Amino acid sequence: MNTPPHVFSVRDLWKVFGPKADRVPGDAELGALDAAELRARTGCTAAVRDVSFDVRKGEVFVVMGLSGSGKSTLVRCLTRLIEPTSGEVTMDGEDVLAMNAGRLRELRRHRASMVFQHFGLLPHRSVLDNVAYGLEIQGMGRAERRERAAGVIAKVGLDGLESRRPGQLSGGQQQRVGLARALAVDPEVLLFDEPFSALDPLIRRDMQEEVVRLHREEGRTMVFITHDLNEALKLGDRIALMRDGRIVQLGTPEEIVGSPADDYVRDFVRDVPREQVVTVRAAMRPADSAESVSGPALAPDATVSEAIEAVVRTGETARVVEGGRCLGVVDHACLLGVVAGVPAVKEAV
Ligand SMILES: Nc1ncnc2c1ncn2[C@@H]1O[C@H](COP(=O)(O)OP(=O)(O)OP(=O)(O)O)[C@@H](O)[C@H]1O
Repeated sequence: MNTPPHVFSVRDLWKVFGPKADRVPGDAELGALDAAELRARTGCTAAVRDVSFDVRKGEVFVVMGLSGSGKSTLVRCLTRLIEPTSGEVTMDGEDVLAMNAGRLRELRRHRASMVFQHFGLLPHRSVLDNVAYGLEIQGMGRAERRERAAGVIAKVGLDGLESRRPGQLSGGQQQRVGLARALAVDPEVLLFDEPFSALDPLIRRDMQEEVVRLHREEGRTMVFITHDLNEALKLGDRIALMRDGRIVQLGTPEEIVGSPADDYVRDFVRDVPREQVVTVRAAMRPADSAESVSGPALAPDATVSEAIEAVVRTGETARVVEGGRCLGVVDHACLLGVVAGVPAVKEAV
């Protein structure tokens, strides 16, 4: 499979806050200190430390970590809402750090829109005018921008509320307006900074489903910050897990949960039901000749949880089938192995 092209590429990125911040990235000794030692020695905070990654076209790239781990700083460096201390950031191959003010403005207005936790809505404007605001800044005429805004409002399920003010909306509705406003400019990338963390759990789930639906329909690249592991697992094609400014693991939800890179990540994901994340491709063992022709068929990206249901329902070993070919099988032992966190036995029996 070809890897899609990269929208953002980030290399050796540092953001250090504090006096004489730019001496920290080049200094191996200072760079190796932990956060408290660095602060004690230099008065500086290294919010992002030597981070490299790519965001692929069309993916939902989640940046996850506890409060203070550097998520917001990292994502703001992508469009230079925060100026990096050192490193490289490119968007579609173009050097973001070399952009002049005009080009940067264009990047933020047209190419990468941000959805914020506190919505950032204009209180005295109607929903329609809030959504049209980004288009107004771009210089689009009134009739055209209102028409475009109305279309996006319908897309996020706010029909009928066009003339309300933000104060007359619930938190979830306000966040839909924030989302619609970001979408209205038809950006290549949507950047979400913990957009749902102020919402109550049920509305939050609705909004997560909204994001999944929009992504499925439009395939737009999304970078999504969250400190919530379940949200990350639900939304992310890939997750970058941050700790103290570094990315400690970058991988699919399945890789993060199924093969944690270190004890920190293992501890982080300890309570995740593995069967809901690990796929049968990872859990299967080779089939013997009889097994490869009978039993329920599952796609390789079916979850172990789905496989358990199929095996229990039919009482048979399930086949993992792709393009008409049997790749392997999952039986009780493989499936229980995932649930118990014990490596599956791969040999055919
Ligand atoms: N302007 C600033 N000046 C000094 N330190 C800062 C500044 N902004 C952020 N920091 C520090 O950088 C570190 C990373 O902050 P950041 O806001 O990126 O973390 P975060 O993971 O997004 O946290 P949260 O989930 O709480 O928003 C923290 O230690 C924070 O205190």
